[in-house]
Amino acid sequence: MFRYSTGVFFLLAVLLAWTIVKSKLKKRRNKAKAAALGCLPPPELRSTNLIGNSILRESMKATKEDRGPQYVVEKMDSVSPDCHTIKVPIIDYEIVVTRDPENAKVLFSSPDFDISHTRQLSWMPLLGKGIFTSRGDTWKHSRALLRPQFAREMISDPQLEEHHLQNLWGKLPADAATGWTATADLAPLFFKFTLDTATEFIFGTSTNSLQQSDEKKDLSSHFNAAKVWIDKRGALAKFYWLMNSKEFKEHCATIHKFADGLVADRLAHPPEKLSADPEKGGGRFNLLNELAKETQDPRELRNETLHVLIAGRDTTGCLLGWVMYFLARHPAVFAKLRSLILERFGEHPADFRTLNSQVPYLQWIISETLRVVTVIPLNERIALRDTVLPRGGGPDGKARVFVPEGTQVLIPLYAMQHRKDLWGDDVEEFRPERWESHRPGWEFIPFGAGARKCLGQQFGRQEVSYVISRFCQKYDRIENMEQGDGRVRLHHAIENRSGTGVQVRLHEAKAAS
Ligand code: HEM
Repeated sequence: MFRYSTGVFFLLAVLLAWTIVKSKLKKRRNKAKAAALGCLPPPELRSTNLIGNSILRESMKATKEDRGPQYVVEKMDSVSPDCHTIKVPIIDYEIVVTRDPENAKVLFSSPDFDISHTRQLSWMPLLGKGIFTSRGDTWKHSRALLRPQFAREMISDPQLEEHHLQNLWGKLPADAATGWTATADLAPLFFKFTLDTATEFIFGTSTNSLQQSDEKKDLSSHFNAAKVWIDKRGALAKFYWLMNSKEFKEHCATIHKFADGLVADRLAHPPEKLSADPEKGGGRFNLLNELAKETQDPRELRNETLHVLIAGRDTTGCLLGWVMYFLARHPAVFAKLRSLILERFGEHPADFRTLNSQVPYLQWIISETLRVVTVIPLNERIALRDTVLPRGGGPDGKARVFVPEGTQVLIPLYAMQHRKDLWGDDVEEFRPERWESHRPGWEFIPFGAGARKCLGQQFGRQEVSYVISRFCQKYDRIENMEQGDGRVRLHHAIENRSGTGVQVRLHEAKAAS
């Protein structure tokens, strides 16, 4: 017994010594390579505790308190408001955080960077292999499969939007005498709305969650819960595997069952044999039909459709909620937008495809919303090989920064979009008019950039524009009904949603006031 435990102790001691030596050698090698490449290190944000995880813990606490993106700004500003790139050692690894558009350009354009394993492995149990979780040739295959579908005009379907919008409005009855709805939280309604439109667009069959009364059986509740787990896995980075509960697996299984059923049905009824009658869904575009013409692999069909569902549903629902959140707090902006919509279209639904170009003010509002709250507040990449970032090193931050292979680089979009030097002194203000003259470059990439740029950008913007224009036609006033301190709470669930929801009451335009 004594000999066995001594042996184990000896082995552990050797392992520890080897790890320390290896890490020291790696550091020395990296230092030499950095110097040879003319790089200087960026400022370092060190943990204050022995394990070296205090920054990670602080950031998780801030996320829990709905102020994760603001925490990143505070931390970088604490080094210096002019410091835009930092190194953060965490336990036994280091990450780089940069809010510098010049660095973002390289991170999203250079073949030296791609998405990290952390992202791949955090998402894998829910999504499997597909466009969002793959790199290299596997990703290229997914992108080639999906991309042509987004180039089609027919994916924008006003009839589909209108149908589900009527269901949403059915949840907001107005008082016949006053024309006011009761106070309602629009956020969950928008998430259901986008689930219903997205499932119809993707699978040809809608979940119709706006018409269901049992919240627990609702697919959206499984999505929401699964994403909370994924978010926690992502935050733990290389320790993602610690978050793998039975509950998480059950949510994933329910979602898979939903998609598998639709895929099996589609494979049993190939697209050519479907009815051409749009009433039966046969003549309408749906993604699954199109993909099933390219592949009959049920797993691939399930994965790619779920990837698009995840990528498009919550982001668009979230953006819709935030636009209404700001319109309710800025009555003059709402009044201006409403008059422009009525002037252009009267009470008729706008043409989906031209709405964006016909009412630029609506686009400014959407861009300003994306800037102020950043639907996706944080993006990331990993160095596939030893490489450099163009800026952030040295005392003035102008030197190149050496990024060793395997280093994860975080790009906090919120922090980049809240830099006074890039956006002006009124950076914290919601002011759509700034977009009249602001021509965005790499400091504004809410849909990502480079090879992996969002496939649904146009689609998402169109859907949001259409719904907001229809709200402007139906209602002449939106009142903010939120109680409390009025702080913008950025609730992180991969995307940023309002932590207090979107509490409003609406006044129907046709009613007497
Ligand atoms: C308003 C809403 C949206 C926002 C803010 C948004 C944002 C983003 C961002 C930031 C990325 C890049 C991720 C990265 O760099 O790693 C991305 C990728 C993607 N988005 Fe969106 N998105 C939105 C709507 C949509 C919609 C409506 C769809 C589809 C219906 C969609 C489909 C995708 C897909 C498939 C990718 C993966 C591209 C790839 O990795 O090659 N997105 N989106």
